[in-house]
Amino acid sequence: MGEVVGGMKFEQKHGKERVRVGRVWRNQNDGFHYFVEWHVGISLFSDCVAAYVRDDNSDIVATDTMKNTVYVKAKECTEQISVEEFAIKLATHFINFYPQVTAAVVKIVEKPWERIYIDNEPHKHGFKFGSEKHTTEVMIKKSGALQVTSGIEGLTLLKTTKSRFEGFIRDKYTALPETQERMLATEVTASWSYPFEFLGNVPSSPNYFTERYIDVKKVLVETFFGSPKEGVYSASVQSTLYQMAKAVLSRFHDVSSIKLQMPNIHFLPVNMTNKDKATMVKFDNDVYLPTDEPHGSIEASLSRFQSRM
Ligand SMILES: O=c1[nH]c(=O)c2[nH]c(=O)[nH]c2[nH]1
Repeated sequence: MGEVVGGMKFEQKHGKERVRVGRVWRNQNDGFHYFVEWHVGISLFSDCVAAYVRDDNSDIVATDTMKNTVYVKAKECTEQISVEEFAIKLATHFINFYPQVTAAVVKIVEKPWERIYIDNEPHKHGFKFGSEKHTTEVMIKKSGALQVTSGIEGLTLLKTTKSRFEGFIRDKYTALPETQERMLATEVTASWSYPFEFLGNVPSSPNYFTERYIDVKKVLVETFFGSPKEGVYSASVQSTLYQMAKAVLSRFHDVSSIKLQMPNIHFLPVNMTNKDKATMVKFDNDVYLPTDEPHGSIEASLSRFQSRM
């Protein structure tokens, strides 16, 4: 998308970040309310070179206009839609409405509002803030070419055993002992892509993306932990990450690729001696010092060779 300006390569885009919108849908039949809060980021690609080099703004869609469009489109959604469908709707609008726009990228983070239960009964209009967030990124080009990804942010997982880390390089800088017993904790960020190349290929079922999000999350979590009684051994964060990515691709044929970022959140063994070198606390896989930083950073992506269906 670069252009030659003054004999040099020039690339540009503009958009609006962190546009916040909340949307309620009220079911008239059963009285249940449905609520989402979306944080939207928009980037438009268009030939706006004149604005940069000739003070000519005539090809600019104002970022304020982009922000307003989020609220107009939210209002138009009279039926509940998934965050992915909303991103597709917005990106499609920018592509179709403005001849100048050659590509639109819409990223949305859905805040984790969950229905509240009182005495196991779902509340009709009460919500509490949960933890992990559902994300999406949609790109549409003027040609109609489409890329959709869904994702998860902030899925924090911990298991208290069945994790080891051995056989790594040992040299004069190495202090970490090999271990066959440790905690494993991480905050999973995942994003996966779908094979739909054009709008017409996107499944029309209204629950398609929401169900896929729930199912992928379930497979990631189950693969991390293993069965409730037995669990599963982890040889490293790397190994567990790969198992999780592989499980998603083998389970869901409509997922073309998945990227996982899994920081290793360290829980350090606590051993303490007093000033006379007498033991106060001897670590026996029981008392830990939780830490935020530094943390290991481990990420990988796994893709099918033929990612398009
Ligand atoms: O699972 C792990 N992977 C690493 O790469 C690593 N490095 C480290 O110090 N501890 C761990 N644990």
